[in-house]
Amino acid sequence: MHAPVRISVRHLDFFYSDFRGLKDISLDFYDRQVTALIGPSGCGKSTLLRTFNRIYSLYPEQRAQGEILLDGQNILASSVDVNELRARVGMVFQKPTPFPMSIHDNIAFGIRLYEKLSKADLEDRVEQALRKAALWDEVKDKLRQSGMGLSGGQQQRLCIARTIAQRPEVILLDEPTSALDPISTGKIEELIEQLRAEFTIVIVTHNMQQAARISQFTAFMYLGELVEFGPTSKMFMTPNKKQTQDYITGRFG
Ligand SMILES: Nc1ncnc2c1ncn2[C@@H]1O[C@H](COP(=O)(O)OP(=O)(O)OP(=O)(O)O)[C@@H](O)[C@H]1O
Repeated sequence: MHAPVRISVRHLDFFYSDFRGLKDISLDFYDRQVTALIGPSGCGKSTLLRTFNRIYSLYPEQRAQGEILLDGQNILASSVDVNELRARVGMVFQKPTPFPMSIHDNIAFGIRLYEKLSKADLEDRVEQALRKAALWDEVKDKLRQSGMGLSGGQQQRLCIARTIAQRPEVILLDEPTSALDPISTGKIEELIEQLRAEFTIVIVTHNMQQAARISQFTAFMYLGELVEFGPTSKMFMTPNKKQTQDYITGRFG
């Protein structure tokens, strides 16, 4: 039995001017599950991820066509408020991107944009977000220091805390550990496993072991197309397509 569907992608095409970066993608993402997007460089993983919060719409030559239903609502519709959408669908990038402000304000900034909380509630929300991102114990005594002074791994957990603080439904992670050492990577992987209790997670990764360790579902893409999608254990043990098998075993191109 699958969890309920949170995001349903239907016949999605994506264009960079005339170049078709995604070709007729249809795929479901399940509630409170981690789905890994894998495939060789340039296959469209990041392009697909970037459609879920419409971040591409910052670039006028980029456009998506088809449907992406989030809880049944088509988020590609022009009536959708993209700021609201980006609060519901948070994103963490490959390189940690803390704001040049204190650890505390990195979290509080986004909350203040959307909500008017009392000081006590705001402080509580900041603490909860840092706890959920497994960072609180390391920073609780230096909340007023700059977020830029943290290690790379801590900065990435700060960015995850910043995302969580907005109370999104979905968290998008674009190669979140590729700039980190193995210990920081392990911490982020543990954290992703914990966050799954509360959030639907989509992660782009080049690391096959990582996909196998942390995801429940895997989508394998190639040249802008979805080749195969299924439970991660099945995709890694007995994939249906030879292309998937070759990629997973490192024999691909
Ligand atoms: N800004 C852009 N303008 C034009 N083409 C782009 C742009 N960004 C990506 N593309 C093209 O779209 C295709 C998919 O790129 P995308 O970044 O989604 O791949 P990816 O699978 O995430 O790759 P990687 O693993 O290397 O990050 C590629 O052919 C890429 O060259």
